[in-house]
Amino acid sequence: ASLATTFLNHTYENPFMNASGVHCKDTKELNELDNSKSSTFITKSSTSLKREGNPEPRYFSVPLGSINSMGLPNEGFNYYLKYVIDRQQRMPKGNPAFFSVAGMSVDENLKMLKAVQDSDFNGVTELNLSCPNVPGKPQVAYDFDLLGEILQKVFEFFTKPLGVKLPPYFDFAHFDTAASILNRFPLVYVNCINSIGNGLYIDIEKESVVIKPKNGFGGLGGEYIKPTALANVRAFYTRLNPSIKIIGTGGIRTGGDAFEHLLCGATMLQVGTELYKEGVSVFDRIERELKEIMEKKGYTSIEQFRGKLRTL
Ligand SMILES: C=Cc1c(C(=O)O)[nH]c(=O)[nH]c1=O
Repeated sequence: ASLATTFLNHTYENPFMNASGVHCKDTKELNELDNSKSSTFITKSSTSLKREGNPEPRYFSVPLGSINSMGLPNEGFNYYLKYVIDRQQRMPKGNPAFFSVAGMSVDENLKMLKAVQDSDFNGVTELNLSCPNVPGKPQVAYDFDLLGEILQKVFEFFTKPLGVKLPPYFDFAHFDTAASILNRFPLVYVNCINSIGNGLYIDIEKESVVIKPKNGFGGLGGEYIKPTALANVRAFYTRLNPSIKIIGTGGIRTGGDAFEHLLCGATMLQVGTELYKEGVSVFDRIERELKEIMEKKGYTSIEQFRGKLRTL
């Protein structure tokens, strides 16, 4: 069985990569990803300037997943742009990398995207519209007027491949409205989903929360969020123009979880919480497990079942 995945006219050896924010903050982590069985990588969402982020503890692994309120700690836009351009020069034949931006304002996003547009970067850019952990900053993707406004302004000048990272939606009216806005723009993908915002995890022994920021409220990842992630992948797969692909993120811990995301219509698959727990060897394991499932079912390629989720 082949896991070969063609995305934006490039064929990756498999659909797997990291989720932005996990194992992608600095050169060491990015190099390790690039040398792993991950087919490519995405950088930590950047702001114009370096940010320390929220006070620690701000990420906590729990039995069924993770909770985080990192607060967008990152080395700053120029650090990541330098990394991906240096890599292009080092490895001209390397798989195209993904670059994530998460400005604190429309203007900051436009400024970073203009810099990407004017740079030699030849990979894919992800506009993160769903960071749930910057106090006082409501998520752009939950403000439909703002969502349309920012994409309108971006596509006045941005001509390189652009995807957006979306938060989970929980209502068919929201799927419909979000999709009708997104379909107006030449996006190359939507990435569903970011963490489920503002959950609360309690340590019963200590009778306490487990992360410091926001009195313990944080974005949920891992097994907790797979059903919501699958629903969002499927909802947008069935609503968006076929030219807008879906990246599936959320609750991918095994080859079976990956299979389910592909069945819902995902093209690339991102791993966050499980990558944080296991390290980059998670990609070897999940790839092997997905191949085993495909072989047991008699599939030789992903195209044979992508998007073919049955209903009753
Ligand atoms: C970019 C900020 C994000 C963060 C963060 O830096 O707090 N955590 C998430 O789960 N998702 C995000 O999009």
